Amino acid sequence: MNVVMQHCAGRHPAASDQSPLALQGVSLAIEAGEQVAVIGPSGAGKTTLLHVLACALKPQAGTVQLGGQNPWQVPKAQLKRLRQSLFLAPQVPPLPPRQRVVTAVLAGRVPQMGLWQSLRSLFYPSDAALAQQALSEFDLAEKLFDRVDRLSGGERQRVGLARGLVSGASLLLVDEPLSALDPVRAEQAMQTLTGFAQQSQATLVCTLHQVDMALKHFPRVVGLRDGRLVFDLPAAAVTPGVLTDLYAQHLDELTGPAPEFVAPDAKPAPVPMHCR
Ligand SMILES: Nc1ncnc2c1ncn2[C@@H]1O[C@H](COP(=O)(O)OP(=O)(O)OP(=O)(O)O)[C@@H](O)[C@H]1O
Repeated sequence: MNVVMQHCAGRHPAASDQSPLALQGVSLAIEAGEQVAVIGPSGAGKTTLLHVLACALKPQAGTVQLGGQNPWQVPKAQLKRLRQSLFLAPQVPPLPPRQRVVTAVLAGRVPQMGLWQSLRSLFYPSDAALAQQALSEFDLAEKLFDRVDRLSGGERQRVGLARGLVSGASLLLVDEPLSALDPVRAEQAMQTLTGFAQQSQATLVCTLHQVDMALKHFPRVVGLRDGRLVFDLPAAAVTPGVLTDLYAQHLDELTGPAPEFVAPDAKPAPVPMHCR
């Protein structure tokens, strides 16, 4: 699915109407099947950008087109169909505590199911083999029937990513997928996500704090700061000077360790979610 944003402005999904805009005049065109990393300092607007692309947040100004359709101008039924072809993996996946991993992974397919089938799948997971296959890509196959509240933060994050592999989506939007992963798991997760997107010809947009991973795994890198697009370059053209400009006043983020993972029990403010 291709993506066109034109002069988009928007607030963070949890922000009040009086808050400053988190995105300001962002224009971006992404071809179907492209893989793009979005980098930038904390608060740059990366998450807000993904929510606009996920049709979870209506832009305050400007337009967004997904697969040639403006999600905010089509009839509700068409918007629902459009959302069925999107997958948003938040940094902290919304996993109900007592749920089994198998059910949590297969929830990635729920938007494609009818009401009865999706309710039934909560109690009788219908395709455990598919979930196991997706989990095995993240070294988690043995956790298939564990409860999600007995997993570590990094394991929960990988369960959230495994959902994307069963989603059948043609636009994968992934928010800081490596924030709770050790370097080996992070490398594995990046290879799996980019390999899967390529194989399924899905478009992949991924926000990252790990600049080295963005440059290594993505052919195209977009830099955001203070809600504005600072650059949109092939990875090979992202020089140390370009990065220093992007992270001006935030150089610790470029040189220091990745920001700390926010534990799910820290209970961030609820954000309305319209997709997985
Ligand atoms: N929960 C919130 N309530 C109100 N405003 C918020 C909230 N979270 C973020 N914002 C505002 O939205 C702006 C953009 O935040 P966003 O999360 O999109 O940036 P980000 O680049 O993803 O940051 P990070 O890398 O720290 O996750 C922030 O600068 C902040 O002003």
